Amino acid sequence: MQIEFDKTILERYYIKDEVGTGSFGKVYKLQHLSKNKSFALKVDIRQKGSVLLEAKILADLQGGLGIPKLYKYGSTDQFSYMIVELLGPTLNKLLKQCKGKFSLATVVSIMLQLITRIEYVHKKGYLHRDLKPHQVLVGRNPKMIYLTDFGLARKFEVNNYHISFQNSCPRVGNATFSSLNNHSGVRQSRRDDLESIAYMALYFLKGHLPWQSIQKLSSNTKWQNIFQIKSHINIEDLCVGSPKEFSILLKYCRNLKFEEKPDYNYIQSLFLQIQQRENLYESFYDWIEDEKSLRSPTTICEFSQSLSISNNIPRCSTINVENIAGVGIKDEIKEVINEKRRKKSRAKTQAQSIMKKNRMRHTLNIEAVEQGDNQLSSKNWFDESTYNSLDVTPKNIYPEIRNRKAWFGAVKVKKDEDRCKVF
Ligand SMILES: Nc1ncnc2c1ncn2[C@@H]1O[C@H](COP(=O)(O)OP(=O)(O)OP(=O)(O)O)[C@@H](O)[C@H]1O
Repeated sequence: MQIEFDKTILERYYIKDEVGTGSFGKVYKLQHLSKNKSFALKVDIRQKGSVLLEAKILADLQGGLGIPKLYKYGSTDQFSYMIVELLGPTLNKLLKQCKGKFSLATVVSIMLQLITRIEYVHKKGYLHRDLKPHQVLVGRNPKMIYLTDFGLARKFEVNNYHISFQNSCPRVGNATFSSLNNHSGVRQSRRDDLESIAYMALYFLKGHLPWQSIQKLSSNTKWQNIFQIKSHINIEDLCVGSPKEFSILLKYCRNLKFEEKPDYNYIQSLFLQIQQRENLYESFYDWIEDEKSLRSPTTICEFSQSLSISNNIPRCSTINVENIAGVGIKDEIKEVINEKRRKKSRAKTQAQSIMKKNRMRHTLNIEAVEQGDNQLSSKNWFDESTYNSLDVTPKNIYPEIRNRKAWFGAVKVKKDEDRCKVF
């Protein structure tokens, strides 16, 4: 594909690199001539390509968190284009970088953001209709998840009226992450975006979906074969090896009615439950954390200093961890780091998820906070007198919260008559 770029677009910019390829064009990195600023230029080889419609939808969605900024769009004699915020790699690329799977902590962190993104898009009256890992990119901040490619997005609500139910519709989007309804020709609604997200969660965790081995067939056969497997596989079998919330989510999405508004808070709470139960980091991304723990301190000495375990490891300044073959020290150190992190974050995660929960109008249930503490099992409220009467105080359970003041500070406890509320 040869594109002659018009001066009206490139007046003040020059094209640096190609950053992606789509069905009808390419995405380039665009550099401003004088300012030190980069953008992404998405070009559609058709003069009135879908990129124009996409730009209009993106214009409607501007201002949302994790929605790329739109700078300019238009068409020339040859092609149509839009200039948007330059983002980082897609989750698909990051998945490959992370050896084909994400940790549970990462999947949960991604999902919590992704659900917020799709809730925003739905609030604006749009369905995405083509969700897949290629459409989810990280930003310059690699912890920020962006939703992109609104080329197939459509309104589901016009003048406050929901679009009508229809079947025998053409299939839209991609087969792998498509909902069962889309496979069988039922018009898409909000539930279908969420079903795609549920498949994405499973894909990120397992690295593979059972119907992904049949990619090489022609488009029509591929859709049909994927549908065969997707519709026949038992949800429990599909989700085997993942926390029960994954199957709960998929069942929930498949049971939503055509016009029904999904309960986004409920879906978020499923992932928060996993985070809390498994003591996961609240915001953990394999592509950042793994990289850091393996890359930054390169010598044993640096590792030992950073971990205060210098007594166990001979002092030296030149041995590269990579070079100590067969000792397994890198793994050992990595495990120590992870253990240290796990301990450190446990109290914080607990406190933060309580605050989050409360934002969702839940109250603090002491059993949730002090799991395993028999003395508290009969109490529903955590108050100051409870704290004082404890032999086993939160500080014993969570040594990181060193004293009573810090505990109350961490969970922001406030008196409410004879009880305390956490908020
Ligand atoms: N804003 C951006 N910044 C950086 N890279 C981007 C950006 N937008 C898209 N890309 C890259 O370009 C690729 C193609 O973009 P996009 O998915 O929007 O095109 P498309 O033509 O709609 O693709 P398809 O039809 O295959 O879904 C993406 O997978 C991504 O790698």
